[in-house]
Amino acid sequence: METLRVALLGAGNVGAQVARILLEDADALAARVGARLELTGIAVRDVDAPRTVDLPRELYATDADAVLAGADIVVELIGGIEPARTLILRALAAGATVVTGNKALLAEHGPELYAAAEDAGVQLAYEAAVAGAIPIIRPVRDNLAGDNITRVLGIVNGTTNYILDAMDATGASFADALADAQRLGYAEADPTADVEGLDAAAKATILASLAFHTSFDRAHVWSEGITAITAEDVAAAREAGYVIKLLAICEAVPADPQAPDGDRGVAVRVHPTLLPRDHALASVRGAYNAVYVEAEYAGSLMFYGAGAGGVPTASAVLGDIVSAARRRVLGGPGVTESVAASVTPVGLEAVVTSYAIGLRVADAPGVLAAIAAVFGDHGVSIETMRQTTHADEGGDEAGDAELRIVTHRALDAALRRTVDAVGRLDAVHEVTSILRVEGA
Ligand SMILES: NC(=O)c1ccc[n+]([C@@H]2O[C@H](COP(=O)([O-])OP(=O)(O)OC[C@H]3O[C@@H](n4cnc5c(N)ncnc54)[C@H](O)[C@@H]3O)[C@@H](O)[C@H]2O)c1
Ligand SMILES: N[C@@H](CCO)C(=O)O
Ligand code: NA
Repeated sequence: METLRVALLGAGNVGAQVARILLEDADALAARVGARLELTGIAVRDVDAPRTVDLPRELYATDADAVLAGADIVVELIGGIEPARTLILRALAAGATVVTGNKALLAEHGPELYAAAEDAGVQLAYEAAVAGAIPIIRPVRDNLAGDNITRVLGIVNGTTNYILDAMDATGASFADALADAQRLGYAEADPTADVEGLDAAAKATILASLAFHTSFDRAHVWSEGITAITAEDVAAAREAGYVIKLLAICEAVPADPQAPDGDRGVAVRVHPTLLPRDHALASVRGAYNAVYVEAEYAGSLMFYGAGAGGVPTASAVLGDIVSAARRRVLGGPGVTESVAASVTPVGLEAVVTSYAIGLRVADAPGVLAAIAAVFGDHGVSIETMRQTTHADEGGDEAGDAELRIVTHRALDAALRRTVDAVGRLDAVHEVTSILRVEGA
């Protein structure tokens, strides 16, 4: 039987599990591939560092270039931009198939890497980069290649879903739920990329590119994290029949909002979103991920499962390794990225959505009428308005009322102008929250 040489870069959470499974399941994998997968080396920063997975010490080496030399398949699991980018380019140029889970790198340098793979006539596979173990890259790129995707809605970050779910289930504050997520090992010591929406934005960039056959750039993606979400926002959403989720949304919209029947563009955004509690994505609890895809012929599809974790993510990496290995056995470079459509990236202002707005206002005659008039002047229609008064409590100014307004759908730009104008009214003391609503 032929042998294919597999080089691994990085032995962290995911890399160590990939190595373990390559060794433990070697016979079964060989039977599936039609060739043996020989793990030839693992590039690490420190050969003697303490490790949670016991692997043969002679596999470790600190010279990544030496590890990838002569490999048929190079698996990059060190993360970050450099040296990952340079090592992948080197591996591709040398004719190796590359498997990676590095969404940050693909969101920033995807086109350069895809072009390098195409030039070398080899495959670059990255199922683990979006929603961990959940098969989503290949379904969108291959299974749905004959359909027309119109919208993708995803919960693609486990840490933030865990935090928002805990806030919804227990009434916890953001800070307490984050501390809990860190204690349980979901959130990193530095949780910035997760809670600021940057990790989800990188995944949204990748999903939009595949779904719309266009080369999207991270700079095209509007992103907003969950750090400003309060226990009051969550409670008000719950009372109104919604749950707050951090969603990555990629959708076809008119390229010019003034010409609704003209050319189509695509808007890509990540922000906390109010979802009706009976929406399929509302039931995604804890650190789980799910991606909801709407396509012209397939209808609505949902992909659900573990979006993070060393062992589940290793499943996606191994799937890519086996598929790439089979292709090397059978010959041919495999699938390349399709950018045939080249639709126009459109900014958030052109998206049609609705807002849930929290206001702290003076509880006095004529205030509601004045606020409603501002909405009317901007052509934005109010769907519901709830008022709570809690004079003299919780440090609020005596006589203040809390208003929660949900609008009908309108252009994001018009909604933003409306909120700005409402915020300038004397009777409005504070805009306490602005959240978008989808899926109603
Ligand atoms: N952990 C997950 O749940 C998950 C899920 C999906 C995708 N990913 C992606 O997979 C990749 C790896 O994630 P992880 O969680 O295993 O990270 P990790 O931090 O646990 O592991 C990375 C390892 O690479 C090592 N490393 C860094 N630079 C190196 C270098 N120059 N040479 C050799 N080793 C080096 C680090 O010491 C560390 O052990 C990242 O791109 C991540 O975004 C992770
Ligand atoms: N930090 C990511 C890991 C998977 O990319 C998450 O919380 O989902
Ligand atoms: Na995946």
